[in-house]
Amino acid sequence: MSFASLSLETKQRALAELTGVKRLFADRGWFPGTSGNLSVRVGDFAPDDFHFAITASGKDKSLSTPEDFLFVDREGKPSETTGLKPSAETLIHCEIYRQTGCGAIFHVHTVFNNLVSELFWERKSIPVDGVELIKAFNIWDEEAHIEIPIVSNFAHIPSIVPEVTERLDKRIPGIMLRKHGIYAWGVNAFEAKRHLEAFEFLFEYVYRWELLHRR
Ligand SMILES: CSC[C@@H](O)[C@@H](O)C(=O)COP(=O)(O)O
Ligand SMILES: [Zn+2]
Repeated sequence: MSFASLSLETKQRALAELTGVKRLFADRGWFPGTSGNLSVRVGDFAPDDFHFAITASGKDKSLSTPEDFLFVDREGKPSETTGLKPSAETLIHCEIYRQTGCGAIFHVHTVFNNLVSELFWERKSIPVDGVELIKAFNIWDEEAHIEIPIVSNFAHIPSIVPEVTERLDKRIPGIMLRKHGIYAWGVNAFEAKRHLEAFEFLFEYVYRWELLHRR
């Protein structure tokens, strides 16, 4: 599937979805200090050939400009000539698409996701027990127990990728970078948003639960 063979409508739909999600998350304060990045895949998925729209690096994500997004290929290289730089964390998106075949990936830094990533760093995963919102991940077991994987946060992004490969759990649509933030994904933007919102609810719940019960 070449990028040129994708219809203009397909590309514009992806950009419109990203624009809407970016505005909504910005209004929630989910992009402090230019942090965070968002992507939506375009066209069919093949593990060795796909393209996605992603936020340009270092932008103020509370603003809307014609230079907010660009398209990249499965290696994170721009799909067409552009002066824009893709997110510094594009390789993590590439790996998640490759591993899961998902349709959208959203990454945010919040105080609660940073706190729980450090609280449970030695365990290498964040445990959540029997909270109703686990169902947002399509896990319907009574009193379900889940563990959200945490991986190292290296300044050199390619060094993070092998840990993502190793720790990604197909049942859990998210992975945490230590003292950095959560990556959440879904089959499309609607599902990725639902998953991200559920993760953030659960992180706040876990943090407050620990605060009440730890001595
Ligand atoms: C400015 S702090 C955040 C960055 O270091 C990074 O973690 C991030 O999420 C945003 O990077 P970006 O290159 O804009 O996608
Ligand atoms: Zn980040």
